[in-house]
Order: sequence, then structure tokens, then C-alpha cells
Amino acid sequence: MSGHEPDTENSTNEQALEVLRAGLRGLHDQLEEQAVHNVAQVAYSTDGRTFEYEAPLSFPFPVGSYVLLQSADGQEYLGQITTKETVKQQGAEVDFSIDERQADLFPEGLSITGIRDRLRVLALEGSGVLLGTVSADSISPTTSSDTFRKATVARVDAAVVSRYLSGSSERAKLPVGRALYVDGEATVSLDAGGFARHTFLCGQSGSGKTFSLGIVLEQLLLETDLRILVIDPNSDFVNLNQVRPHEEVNQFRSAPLSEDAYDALKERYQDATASLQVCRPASMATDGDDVLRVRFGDLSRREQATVLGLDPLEDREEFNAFWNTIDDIGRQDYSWDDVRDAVSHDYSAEARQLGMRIENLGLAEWEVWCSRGETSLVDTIAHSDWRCLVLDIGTSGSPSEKMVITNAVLTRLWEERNQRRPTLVVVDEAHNVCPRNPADDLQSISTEAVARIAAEGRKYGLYLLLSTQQPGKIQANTLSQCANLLLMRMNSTPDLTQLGDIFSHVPTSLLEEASKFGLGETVIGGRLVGNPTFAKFEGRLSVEGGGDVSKAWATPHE
Ligand SMILES: Nc1ncnc2c1ncn2[C@@H]1O[C@H](COP(=O)(O)OP(=O)(O)OP(=O)(O)O)[C@@H](O)[C@H]1O
Repeated sequence: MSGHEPDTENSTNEQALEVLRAGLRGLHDQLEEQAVHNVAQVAYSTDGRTFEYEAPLSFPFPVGSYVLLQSADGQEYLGQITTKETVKQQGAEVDFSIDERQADLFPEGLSITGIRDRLRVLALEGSGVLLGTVSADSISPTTSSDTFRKATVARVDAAVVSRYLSGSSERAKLPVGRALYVDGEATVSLDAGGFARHTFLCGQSGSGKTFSLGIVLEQLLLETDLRILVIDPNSDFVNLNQVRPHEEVNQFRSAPLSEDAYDALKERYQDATASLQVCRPASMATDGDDVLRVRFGDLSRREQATVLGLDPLEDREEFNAFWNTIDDIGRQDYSWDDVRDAVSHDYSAEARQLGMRIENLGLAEWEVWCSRGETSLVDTIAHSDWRCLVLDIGTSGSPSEKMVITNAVLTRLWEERNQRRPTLVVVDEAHNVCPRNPADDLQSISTEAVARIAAEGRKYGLYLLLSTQQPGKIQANTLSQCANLLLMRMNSTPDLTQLGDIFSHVPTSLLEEASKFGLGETVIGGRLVGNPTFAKFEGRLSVEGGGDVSKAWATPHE
């Protein structure tokens, strides 16, 4: 029996120690919990341009949001949060004393009278930019003397944000939506002059790119005189000149339009789009539509050979016969019919081969070719006084036909560059027109054409607006020429990293927010806004085109 006594004593000690430990742990947690709530919310600036802050976990402002900082001397600053990190700060040291009875619980020889504990406190730390000093009626830029040691950080009034966002530019403003993370209405407008730089719009599928691009185009049509050419591979903008009914317009606005405001806007929009031309393939065109077709002679020789699948070395004879045929026609404005006639009147073996090639490829059936005397799209581009052309290549035949149209148009725009007519070239699904790795020669030609405009177009008034869901697939030089960014929801880390490298004027921490965006939400950077701005696109006026496939098949059965 006596052999078991020390064990019983040990186990009683163990239990008492566990109670002591649990008590200390509970006390520790309680103190840490209190310390978390006691973290000060304070900001400081050492350069008058940026600020650092520390705040409790409950700090309600996400990255990208506007805040009001008030320094000890009462000066107010408008700031924008750019980073926000959870950190474990060193907290206070606390001493727990151990009474005699508790000290006996520890092994003999250990004389413990107390326990010292270090609290670790969860808090937020981050930084931001100072956008201006706030006074009763203005927001002025800060200077290097706007430094402060202890400022409070608070929610900012929507009116102050609106004042900041409305800026002071003399150029037209394009209202495209409302600021994110603001209590109340603060309209985000793009600086129309910013479109004199190339623009990149990207976001993953379903993020709202097409809808948002429509809003940008509507505003450019309403508020500027910029010529716009839209290469529209999904027929998304074929209804750009049709206004939605009043209730539908209001469905996409947080501040509904009154009947009168809607009527006035509709009238203004109808005026702005009166000369908008939608170019469709011949089989789809109705009266008033321009037809999406070009003459064979509008293509460069290299492109013609590509369409015919002719290699100058491997198909030497046929290539030569083709070359001579074109030379014999002796005119610039020859049509496909002229080529066919010329080939059929040449009785050489090579010309017969060429004729068979044309027949086998079914080239004569392509809908994109003008017959003799028909107007080519490149004539429209070169001669008429157009304002907005939508090229509905979504409904045209094969991918090669789409590329033939795209290339002919891009080439002619470049040839006409000395006219210096400011023109925005909008390329939707741009990864198909200027891909990093062209799949064939037709894509190589379009990629080179876009790269040329990207590199040198600005001085001739040719500006790009490229839209895609796959930034990694866009030709690198072209992408690096874009100064403006409209980034919508994007989860892919490699894509965000690449965008961070190219659009270095937008802090990476802001770009990373794109993975949390909802439908229509965006971060805008570059010349379109004064400072990177978070917005939700809204206010779409025109009817969306495209048309998604119905999901009625997924409706539950009765
Ligand atoms: N800001 C918005 N407000 C309300 N609805 C929107 C908004 N943006 C987009 N939508 C709707 O969400 C749907 C998807 O938008 P949209 O087609 O523009 O996405 P997307 O990014 O272009 O997708 P994809 O790349 O697959 O074509 C559409 O039905 C559109 O009407």
C-alpha cells in the first residue's frame, strides 16, 4: 500500500498544476483580448505624401478606401489606404505571483515566486497616400511640410470624396460609375484626355468587362469627339446605338434617373450615335448597315500569299504564278473576281495548280470579298467622315475571314496615319489579335499591326483600348506600351504579378485587391484618373449585344 502513496501525491500535484496552468492561460488570454481592443488608431506622416498607421483589428477600412486623417493641430487630410497587414505586436509584460502553496507544487529545488509573461497583441499596420489637405471648399495637394506625428483616422464624407474625384481638369469628364468603399454617392469620372494614352482593360470571364467597356464607349460618344473603331469579335457592341428603356437603365444605377433626366440623356445619346455605323457580313447586313468586306487587292502581298497558303520557297512555281497574275492585273483596286478571271485565263501548269488551290480552299466562297464595284471597308475607313464604326466580326465566317477584315482595317488606319485624326482603336478579345504567340501568319500580321500602333500610333493620334481576360497572352511589347489600366476581377497570381510589373504606377497591394472584386468592380490607374481609384461601373445606357446561351436547361423540373 505504502508503495502507492507517492504516486497518489504526484497525481494530485499534477492536477493542481494543470489548474494553475489553465488559470494563468485564461488570465493571459483575457489580458491579450483587452490589449487587442486597446490598440490605438493612429497615423503619422514623415514626408507629407504618404502615411503609416496602426489600428485595432476592427479598423473598418479596406485597401483602396478613402479616409480622413486629422492631425493634432486640427488639419484634415484626405488619404487612401494602400496596404493593410495583420501583425503581432509585443504587448506589455505582466507578472503573476505564486503563493507558497502553489510554489510547493513545483519540483523540489525550484524556488518559484512568480511567472513573467509577455502579451502579444494582434493589430493592423499599414500605409497609405495623402491625396490632399481638406478645407471647407477645396482639396489642395499636400507638400513636404505636411508632416504629422499623431493623426486620427476616420471615415470620410462622400461629399469630400466626390470633390476630390471631380478634380480640376479642363478636359471632358466621363462618369462611369461610383467609388467603392464610400458611404453615399461619389461618382467616378475618367479624364477623357487620358485616352490619348493606350488603355488596357482586363478581368477574368464574367467580371463585367464587356458591360463596362460599353459604358466607357457610351461616355466617349456622349462627351468627346474622338473617333472610335471597335473590333467586335463577339457582336457585343452591335446595339451600341440603341438605348434601354428607362426602368432598365435605372436597374443598373444606384442613383436612379428621373423621367426628365432619362429623356434628356436619351436624346443626347441618340444625337451622339446618329452616325454610328455597324458593319456586318453581307448575309447579315440590312439596309443602312455597312457591309464587312474588302477587296482582295486591299491585302498586302504577304497576306494574300498567307490566305492562299503559299510559301515563297516551298511553293516556288505556284507562288511565282500568283505573283505574276497580280502584276498582270496592273491595278490596285482589284477584286477577288479579277484574280479568279486572271488565273483561269492563264493556261500554264502553275496557274492551273493555283486555280485548283483556290477552289480546294473554298476561297471564292468567303463572304468577306468585295465583288467588282462594291465598296470596301478600307474605303470607308479612308474616305468617309465616320465617327464610330463597329465591326461585327462575331458573325463573319471562319477565323481567317475575321483576321482578313481585322488586318485590312488596321493596315489602312496605319496608312492613313498622316491625316492625324484622333482615333480610338478598340480591340475586344485582344489576345486573338495581338497574341504573344501568333498561331499563324494572319495573326502575326495583326500582331505586328497592333504593335506598330502601340509603339508609334500616339504621335499620329491613334490610341488603343485593348480588352482581354488573358493578359499573359498579349504580346509583351504592346502591353508594355499601355499606360492606363482598368483591372476587373482577376484571381490569377501570375497575371497580377505581370500587371504589377507593367503598371508599376499602381501599387501591387491595390492590384491584389482585384481577386476580391465583385461584378463590375475595378481599380483604375494611369492617365484616366488622378490616383488609382476603386470603382463599380454603373449607368449602362445602351442595349448589350452578344447574347449568352440560355440557361433554361438548368431550371428544376416541375
Ligand atoms: N456593373 C454591372 N452592373 C450590373 N450588371 C453587370 C455589370 N457588369 C456586368 N454585368 C452583367 O454581368 C454579366 C457578365 O458581364 P460581362 O459579359 O460584361 O462579363 P465579361 O467579363 O465580359 O465576361 P466574358 O469575358 O465571359 O465575356 C452580363 O450579364 C452583364 O449584364
